[in-house]
Amino acid sequence: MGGITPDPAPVLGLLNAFRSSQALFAAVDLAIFEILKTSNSPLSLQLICEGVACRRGQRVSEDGLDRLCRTCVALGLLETPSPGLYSLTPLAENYLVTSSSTSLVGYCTHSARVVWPLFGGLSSAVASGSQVWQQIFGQPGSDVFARIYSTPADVLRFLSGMHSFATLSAPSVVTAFDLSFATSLVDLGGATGAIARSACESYPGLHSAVVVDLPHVVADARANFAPPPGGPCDGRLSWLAADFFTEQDNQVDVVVLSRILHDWDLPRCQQLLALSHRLLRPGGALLVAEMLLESDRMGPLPVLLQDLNMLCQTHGRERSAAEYEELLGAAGFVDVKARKTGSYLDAVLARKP
Ligand SMILES: C[S@@+](CC[C@H](N)C(=O)[O-])C[C@H]1O[C@@H](n2cnc3c(N)ncnc32)[C@H](O)[C@@H]1O
Repeated sequence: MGGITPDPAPVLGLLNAFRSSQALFAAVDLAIFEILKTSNSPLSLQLICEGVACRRGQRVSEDGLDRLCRTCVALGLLETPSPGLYSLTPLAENYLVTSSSTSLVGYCTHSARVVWPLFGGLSSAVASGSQVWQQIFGQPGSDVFARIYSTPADVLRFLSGMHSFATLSAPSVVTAFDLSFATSLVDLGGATGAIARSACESYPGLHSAVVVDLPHVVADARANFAPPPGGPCDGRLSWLAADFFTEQDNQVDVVVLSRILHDWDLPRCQQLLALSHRLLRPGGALLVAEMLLESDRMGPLPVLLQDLNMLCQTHGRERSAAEYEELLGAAGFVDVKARKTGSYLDAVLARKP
């Protein structure tokens, strides 16, 4: 632009990128998308304003909402079917309302309340090589999940976030490799059961898929995320409240670790892999679902950004296929294969000899 070389646009774009995220978070927080969804027809600014005021129990500025709604149009989240009226774009209809099966509202809310503040401490996290919960939220302690699950509302918000993201990737993850040999599966730290559910839907021969998670998570998952009765998962999908760092008794064909290894430091990962190995019958398989770094670890950008997210929040990290191969090989697994799924989570499969 203006003959300046190199063009500063990429730097200015990066500098402003957070403004777009915050516009999205504010529109979700003010329930603008929910209000338009409920009305089922385009609404004037004044009616949106009344809807927001009603939900918040206090007046809101029409000028402020006008600015935000016009910005949402420019971001492709709202459209104006006729002058002065707003409606949802297909993007918002699919991903930004809670009633959609592919809703990302929980992930938006978790990002706004937790990830965004933690990223504010990124330079400290980089300098210390460690998470910044205490610095940002004043929460001491070493277990990331004790911090994430501070209140019942926090549990539900985090689970909604995990569920929306896992649901988008689950069909690609469970079909990245042929698991039709399996009749039993355990998903360690499986939260809402998105992956286990997808496995039941993809493999009719899978008789039992057990989701292991912390007691309060299991209670919430059963209450809010269990598939409706009468569906293909009926009698096959269940939850077990347990600490996944303790020994599980029975032997299964497949153990799933989806977005678990990236949360923990190396000794904890080794412990989880040893437990998974013992949980598998000989010939069984471990399915790891994570974002994979390229072999030179220079990309892709979303995985590098997720790695920084792990740095700010956890004691874990993102890895390349070769790094998983080494980690799983050291835990006694063989035939380690990694697949880019083209979705938001990739898959690594390894066999217990
Ligand atoms: C990043 S989430 C991943 C959830 C799910 N696997 C997915 O991919 O959507 C990590 C999960 O590990 C669970 N978790 C953490 N510590 C645990 C423990 N000690 N025992 C069992 N589950 C645990 C959390 O409650 C959470 O559901």
